[in-house]
Amino acid sequence: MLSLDIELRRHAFDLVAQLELNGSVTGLFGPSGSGKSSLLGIIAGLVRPQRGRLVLDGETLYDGASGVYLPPHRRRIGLVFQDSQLFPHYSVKGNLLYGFKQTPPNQRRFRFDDIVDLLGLGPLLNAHPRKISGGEKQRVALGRSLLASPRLLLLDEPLASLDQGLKAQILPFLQRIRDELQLPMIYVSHALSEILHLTDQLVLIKQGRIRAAGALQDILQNPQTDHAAPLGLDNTLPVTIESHDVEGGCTLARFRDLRLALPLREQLTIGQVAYVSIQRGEVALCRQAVPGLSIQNQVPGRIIRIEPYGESVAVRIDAGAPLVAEITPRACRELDLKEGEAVYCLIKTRSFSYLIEQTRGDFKLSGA
Ligand SMILES: Nc1ncnc2c1ncn2[C@@H]1O[C@H](COP(=O)(O)OP(=O)(O)OP(=O)(O)O)[C@@H](O)[C@H]1O
Repeated sequence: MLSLDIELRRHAFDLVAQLELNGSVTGLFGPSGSGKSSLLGIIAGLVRPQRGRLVLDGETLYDGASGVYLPPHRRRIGLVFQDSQLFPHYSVKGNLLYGFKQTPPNQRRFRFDDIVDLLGLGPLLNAHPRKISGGEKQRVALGRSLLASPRLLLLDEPLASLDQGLKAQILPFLQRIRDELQLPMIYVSHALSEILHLTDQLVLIKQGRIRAAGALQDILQNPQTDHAAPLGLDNTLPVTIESHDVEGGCTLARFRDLRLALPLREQLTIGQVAYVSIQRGEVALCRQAVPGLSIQNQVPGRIIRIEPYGESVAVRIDAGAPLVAEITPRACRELDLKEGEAVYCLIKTRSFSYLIEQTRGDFKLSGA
């Protein structure tokens, strides 16, 4: 259990955060510059806040009032960055042994061979870091961190420097760490689809403030707050799968009062929650339902707000779920759209993408 209540002040940025995290995987999600790395740095002991308190598993790591400040090497917190930061003059084995040897035997949580097996590092042990791929380097970095026996693992965009193919190769290893080692992790990314492969427990951060914490589904469904828009989660919906129309080539799902036809995914079980998203520009607006149209989703709603959005106009609609359509000012003028008016949202089945997809063990990441 991590309990944090801190204040960090910098010249043009301040971070004020209160958090209670239990011992599972938490995704820390937010736009660039929102303070994600700073928060991890504070937890790891690399960044010292001006005020506050940080307690991990009952041990006080930092307490501004009483002057307690445990240095990073005594916190037993692992940190893996975007670039693996391996020691170039050590072999893979040398890198792995580095943290292992520094940990007293009675504090070691994992056996060397078990971590090598878990991360598939056996064939690489004698290789040098400059001779292995980016994905392999990240696996070694993970192994080195794990072998130092952390009680919490912080992952700061560990896949950001990898291409889609390599990301997909690493994700199953992260899932194995989650499932087999049961090590609490905080996973930072600004790619929600990546986080969702590991957890739906999120902390949303923006401009140095925690905006929401909890299950993504609860965050998106909370009608009292609109966290989706400021965090770029517009049109991200946690839908419940209702049926598969195999002949019709679509999966039918529901979110609150909204019923949707989505691309067919027979592997999704009925009743399961899946996250889907639609780009704003893929939502067309119409005054009436249109008969004889191939577009499967014609969703009635009411316009909540019309606002400028770059060269376009963003129209926010309550359609049983919050939806945003991006249309041209000309279309807005010609339809004579006004706040409070009824409108239909037309969305093609194929315009929906699933935020994570898992097919036959291959992982695909959507762009969200
Ligand atoms: N060492 C530093 N000294 C002063 N300001 C810093 C320092 N490191 C980061 N900042 C500033 O603090 C703010 C938060 O940065 P931080 O790196 O924590 O954000 P982030 O959410 O991790 O961003 P990204 O996703 O781009 O990595 C930014 O405005 C950044 O410019």
